[in-house]
Amino acid sequence: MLLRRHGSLLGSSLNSLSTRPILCSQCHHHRYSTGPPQNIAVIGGGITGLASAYYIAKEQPTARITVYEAGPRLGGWLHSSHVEVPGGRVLFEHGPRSLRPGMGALVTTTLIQELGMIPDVIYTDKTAASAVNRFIYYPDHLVRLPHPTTDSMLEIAFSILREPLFSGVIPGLIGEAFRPTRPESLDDESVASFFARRLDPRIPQNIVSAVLHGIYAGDVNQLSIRAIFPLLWTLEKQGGSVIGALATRRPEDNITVPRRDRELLAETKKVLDPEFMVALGKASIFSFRNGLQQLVDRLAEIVAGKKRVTTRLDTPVTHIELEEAAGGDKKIKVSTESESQTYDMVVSSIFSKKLSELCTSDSKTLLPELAKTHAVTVMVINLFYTNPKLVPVEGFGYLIPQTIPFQQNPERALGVIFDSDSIKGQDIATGTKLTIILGGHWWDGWSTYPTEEEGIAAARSVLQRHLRITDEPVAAQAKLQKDCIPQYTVGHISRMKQTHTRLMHRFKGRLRVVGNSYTGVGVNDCIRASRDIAQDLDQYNQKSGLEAIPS
Ligand SMILES: C=Cc1c2[nH]c(c1C)Cc1[nH]c(c(CCC(=O)O)c1C)Cc1[nH]c(c(C)c1CCC(=O)O)Cc1[nH]c(c(C)c1C=C)C2
Repeated sequence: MLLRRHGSLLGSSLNSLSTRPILCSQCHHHRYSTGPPQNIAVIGGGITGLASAYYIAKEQPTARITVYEAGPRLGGWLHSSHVEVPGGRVLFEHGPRSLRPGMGALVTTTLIQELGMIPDVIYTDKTAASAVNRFIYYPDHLVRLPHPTTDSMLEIAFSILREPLFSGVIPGLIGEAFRPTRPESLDDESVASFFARRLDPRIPQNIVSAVLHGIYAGDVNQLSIRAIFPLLWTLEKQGGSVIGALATRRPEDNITVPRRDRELLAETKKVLDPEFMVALGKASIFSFRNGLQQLVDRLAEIVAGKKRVTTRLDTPVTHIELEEAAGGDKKIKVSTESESQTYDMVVSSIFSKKLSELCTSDSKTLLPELAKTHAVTVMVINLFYTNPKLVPVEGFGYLIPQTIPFQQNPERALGVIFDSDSIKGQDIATGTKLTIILGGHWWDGWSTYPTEEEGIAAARSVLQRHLRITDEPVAAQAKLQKDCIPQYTVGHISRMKQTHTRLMHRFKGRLRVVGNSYTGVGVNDCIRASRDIAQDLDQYNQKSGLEAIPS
């Protein structure tokens, strides 16, 4: 998980118990002073919206839930399709393609078990070539990143000394403990600025920018250190330097695993199937036989099977507003093009900027900080070749740093994934499957993007320049994913804190936010946030979905 959230599961359930129960005069049942919401709208039918509906239905079995999806299909960015090729068929992923096990996936793996999907999970072993061979293209060739468990110290040192990609790493690390401490007034800064200040300016522009391309498709000069590497930010504050803080920490501090995660780990261990846990422990990544879309398809099936849940496709929400009825009762009105409905609570899982456009009064947004969120657009190009030995190296794929000059990367590729090496067991055909991802922050401010044909041609030209691949693919697809990855740019944390306050004041806790715009862009982050949002639904004056943003 990228953005650590505080507070504990135990803590939140104790909080809900501390709300004093009152006796309902009609039914003589105890209920909380405001009562849990019974009529709930979930905006967005992607993984976050579906998982939120699932967890809310579990927590509040008597509540009626309506899921609004603007488009014709459920699943959002999780989108897999089968393509016929000579000798069989292959699976193309048009968005995220695998999940990482471990602490960040505790809720996801429990969900997979609850959905009865363990038999469909496919694993890539930690010792597989794709797990140990990760590459960065710099300056004109693939550089393998040292792997701490398979490479000797000598091999690591040799690679760091030989490859220009690692320029600045050794002097940077030696000097880190002696760099000036952070000025008190500095509230946040870019990832590039932090690494340049603490280590060496070449490190963020080369290695770190490549890594951030693989996660955010974003610009190292704009992404926030506080939001993306909160641990480094905190360690620097605690110890004056990151290395100083690491050197002086006590084992009992357990700084890398927050208490909340330790509690979740203990809970998960109690419920997770032991064989599944062992398989996950050996895996570097996992997916499903029919791709990640299988997860949303199953969730949608389970949610659709619940009598109290309604899913409305092709129904974009046009406006959301708080209604204060006489007697202080609060409802929240959700309007579409054809009608309005009132709810006790709305959970929004859509892109935060879009939400800010829906929450207006007198044509002005009530959530101005969310209006500032930017998201990047990428094009995902899937290619399949009949030649199984097409790529000169075996591995996960490679990432391209920001420093690669335009002549070396005029297509603005961010990276290439060697799918047939990384995940096995999804295709019934022999050959090589590759994914090329273009755009991201390089396309910021563009109003038009390449067509699918242009995208495929650009991807092939990247492969020809970088890997000398000239074969003709037997299957090729390109999908433009518009505004798919929200960017946690400098100031993200403080914008989220202000938004929390606004949700409390303007929406009295009746509008909650969840999804990749807020507390982590990964699928695992979104599933965990969906589970969290379903807890303490009756705590109207405390919860927004953002209360756990780190301070
Ligand atoms: C469509 C392109 C995407 C790029 N990043 C993401 C998407 C959907 C989101 C993303 N990718 C990764 C993470 C980290 C956390 C996680 O859930 O695993 C996130 C939020 C890591 C990652 N990046 C790539 C893969 C195959 C993975 C997952 C597994 C792993 O770490 O091994 C490849 C990749 N993604 C993007 C690019 C440019 C790229 C290139 C090699 C952008």
